[in-house]
Amino acid sequence: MTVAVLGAGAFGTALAITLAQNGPVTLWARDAAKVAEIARTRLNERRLPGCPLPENVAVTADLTEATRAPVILLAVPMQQTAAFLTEHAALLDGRVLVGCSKGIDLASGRGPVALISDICPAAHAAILTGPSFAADIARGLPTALTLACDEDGGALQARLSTPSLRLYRTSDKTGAELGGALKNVIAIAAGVVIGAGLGDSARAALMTRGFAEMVRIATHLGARAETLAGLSGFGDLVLTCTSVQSRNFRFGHALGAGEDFDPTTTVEGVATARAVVDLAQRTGIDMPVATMVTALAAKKMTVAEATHALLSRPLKEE
Ligand SMILES: NC(=O)C1=CN([C@@H]2O[C@H](COP(=O)(O)OP(=O)(O)OC[C@H]3O[C@@H](n4cnc5c(N)ncnc54)[C@H](O)[C@@H]3O)[C@@H](O)[C@H]2O)C=CC1
Ligand SMILES: O=C(CO)COP(=O)(O)O
Repeated sequence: MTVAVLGAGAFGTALAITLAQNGPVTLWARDAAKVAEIARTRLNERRLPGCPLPENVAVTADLTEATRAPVILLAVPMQQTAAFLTEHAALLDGRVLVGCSKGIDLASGRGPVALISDICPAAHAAILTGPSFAADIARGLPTALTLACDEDGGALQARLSTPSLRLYRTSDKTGAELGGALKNVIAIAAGVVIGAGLGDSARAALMTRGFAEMVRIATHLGARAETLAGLSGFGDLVLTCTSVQSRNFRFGHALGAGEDFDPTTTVEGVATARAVVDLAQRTGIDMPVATMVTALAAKKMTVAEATHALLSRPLKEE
């Protein structure tokens, strides 16, 4: 069964490489020149250097050709996803569409799987998410992810699992997409803490209280608490708050250290923090860490002010 991966960034390319172990894969990118270069060199040197594409990965800029595959993975960044789905709805609606991005769309407050269902209502929407750096997946290092899909998703789970990539299945799509989105916001905060020299104890406190915040809003929005405690929530929170491989963590680290950061790097947590604060205001849910991340990223607050604001909140039960 052919799988198509739409979006040839680091993650889309890594997924194409690992999924080629199970059968043919089509990797689609919008830029024909980039497609030609990847096809010639068998490398996506800009996004995933040093990870060659197997022979059975076909690279194309032809979306009609790519979307003939029975399973389609969507790996374009979150804030581009709504426009992408809308533009190509005629090709995508009714298909098996697996969202692979992590975030909340700023304009609509929706995550990837909710956007798929809104814009392509006849699609079989799923989401693949959890702790995994693209380079680790591409190199065949052991990885476990959550596949949130319809109840009959066993065949999809099998097609998307490889000898090194183990998928656990859930029907809680809301929980899976919110866990992946929210952990990026907390990862930025963890980066700030380390970049500003506030220490490992502060990071542990922030991860734990950040996790409480994740569970609070996600369950309010219909997620199951146990999904947040799984790979797509807690698992990914641990990974991205503790590794310099994470772009969200590195972005926060630069903020905390007062250093510049390459603005072309994909940092999903920045827009998502703003989307989360909007959601928090609409639902009346308390989201202090996300609020601080939004203020820090917009340079409306210093690290010292944010730290003071968090530490001086009224004392309460855990
Ligand atoms: N890199 C990683 O380790 C992981 C990334 N993800 C998620 O995957 C998503 C994509 O991230 P990466 O691949 O890492 O980003 P990236 O920065 O490596 O690549 C993004 C790619 O998307 C393409 N793109 C942007 N807008 C597009 C559009 N409108 N149509 C088609 N293509 C478009 C860009 O040309 C670029 O190739 C993000 O939501 C990220 O959170 C999830 C797990 C791991
Ligand atoms: O989601 C990821 C790991 O699970 C990748 O994290 P970054 O987007 O922060 O690099």
